[in-house]
Amino acid sequence: MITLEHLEKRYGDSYAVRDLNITFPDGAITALLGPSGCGKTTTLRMINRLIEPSGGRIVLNGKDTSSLKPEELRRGIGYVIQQIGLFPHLSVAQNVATVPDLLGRPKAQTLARVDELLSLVGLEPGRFRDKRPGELSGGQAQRVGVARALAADPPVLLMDEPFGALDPLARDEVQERFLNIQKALKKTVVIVSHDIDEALRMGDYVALMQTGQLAQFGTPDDLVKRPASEFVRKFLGDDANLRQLAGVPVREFARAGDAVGLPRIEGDTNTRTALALMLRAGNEHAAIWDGEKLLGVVGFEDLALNSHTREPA
Ligand SMILES: Nc1ncnc2c1ncn2[C@@H]1O[C@H](COP(=O)(O)OP(=O)(O)OP(=O)(O)O)[C@@H](O)[C@H]1O
Repeated sequence: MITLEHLEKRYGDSYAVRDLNITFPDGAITALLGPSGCGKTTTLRMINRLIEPSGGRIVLNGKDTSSLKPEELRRGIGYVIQQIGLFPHLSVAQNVATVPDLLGRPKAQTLARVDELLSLVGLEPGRFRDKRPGELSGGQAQRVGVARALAADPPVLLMDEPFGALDPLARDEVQERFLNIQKALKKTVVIVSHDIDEALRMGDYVALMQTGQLAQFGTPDDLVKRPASEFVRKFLGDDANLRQLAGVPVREFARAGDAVGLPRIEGDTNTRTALALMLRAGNEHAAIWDGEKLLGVVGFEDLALNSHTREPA
């Protein structure tokens, strides 16, 4: 668990972060969301002490982080940034192995771990292990960045707009893959984003910041359905409900019903897209299928009225 207590960062007379109190729960993804300049990156970088706070403290698993050596602290914290900074002259495998090598882990163990991680992020080891970063697409490079951050198996992962540079298709894919990885690994993840869709989709929790302070902390459902202030409501926008649907596969809304004659939608389709397909088909109901298996039906009324709560991790 990471707890920020009255955290503060001043630059001259102005505050980048001011009296910030947030608890990031263990084993869950918390999205740190907010408009440009509200202090997200500063906050993230205070957690791994790339920036030293001017006031308040950060407690990680019961320890005040200022009492730890920065190198010692960072050993337990993976860090993924947008410009992933892969070493261009090293192979993909050598890039992923950077931290385990620095920690003096046995070579054979590290090689096996590298292959395991490349598979995990969806890069076939035999094909990608020996490539140079310059030979990778943006999405592939970003996945190597995630593999590298996971290489030393840190319990905490800090991610600063990790998928920001990717085109929407590649971003969707990498996000999905990361969510799948997280289901198995259950890291404590803090992901900085200014992208509302990304935060609602990726976050078990969302911490929305406003000028260096916390505007609201809660599940995506809390923020969308129970905004704590006008700022939160405005920031998420009038289409917040729709945005949230984009993060949920339509199978989760399937219920028993008569599917005869209804347009067919695959269960993995995100619910916002499913809604668009129903509109296009001119039908307020659809049949939800998993390949050849009928999962049930869904109607406009299920999407508009039922509050959908994604179980926090
Ligand atoms: N080294 C610095 N010196 C002076 N002011 C700074 C410094 N770093 C950040 N700031 C200011 O602190 C505030 C918060 O910056 P920060 O980078 O944390 O915001 P952010 O929410 O991550 O923004 P963005 O989404 O645009 O990256 C901004 O007003 C910024 O100008």
